[in-house]
Amino acid sequence: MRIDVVTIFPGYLAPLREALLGRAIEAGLVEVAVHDLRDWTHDVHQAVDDAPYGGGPGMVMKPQVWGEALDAVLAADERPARLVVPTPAGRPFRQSTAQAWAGEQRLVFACGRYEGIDQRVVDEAAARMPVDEVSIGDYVLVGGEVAVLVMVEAVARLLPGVLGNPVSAEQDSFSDGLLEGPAYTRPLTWRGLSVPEVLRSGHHGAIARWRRDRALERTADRRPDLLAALPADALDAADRAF
Ligand SMILES: Nc1cc(-c2ccc3cc[nH]c3c2)n[nH]1
Repeated sequence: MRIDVVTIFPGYLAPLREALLGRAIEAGLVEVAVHDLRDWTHDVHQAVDDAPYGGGPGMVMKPQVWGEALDAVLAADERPARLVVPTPAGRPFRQSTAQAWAGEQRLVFACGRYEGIDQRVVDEAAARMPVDEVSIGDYVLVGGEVAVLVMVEAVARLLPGVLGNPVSAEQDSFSDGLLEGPAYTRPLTWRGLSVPEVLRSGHHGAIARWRRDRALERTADRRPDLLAALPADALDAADRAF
């Protein structure tokens, strides 16, 4: 997969080169290119924004600059791409979104700032490629860069070879519709708190049952909406007894 990010703050995307994802890039498991939107300005001030039609606070990002930038970035590789535009007004980005995007050959992320990007940029792009306007949560950031860091990490970890232990991608929170339960490691007792007995019993069936019960308990407590959204056959009799 190739990932391109267009932003006026390229430095914000530096964390993509760190740790697990950085190693995946070095290993060639994923390609990441970050582009400075101002490279496609032609005026001395490198203007990327202008006042909004209809008035109102703040500024809107200019369509001409974005159009030239996306044309150039898309032309740099022949692989078909999906354009992703983070926005508080977007459809929710979920684990299922990350799983769907993990199958793409190419993702191009457009990071807005100010009050966002002129809508015609999205509308014009949507005539020639798939475009997703997505939100990573119901809170307002100052720009799209942090949202892109979140989404790139969520997608890249699903790519073959990126995670040392690929099974964990399937046992993620949300992959079975439930939150993950609590996890423990050594020491057996820490500050007077001990690890639940069942986890040291060696009885794999009892351990699996305990973990499922803790996941159900946590999901019911913290995210009853996820429980309500589970398909009818997702809970077996033992789950229901819990
Ligand atoms: N989920 C979420 C996305 C954003 C976001 C995304 C892009 C821009 C551009 C200017 N402000 C922005 C905020 N906030 N919260």
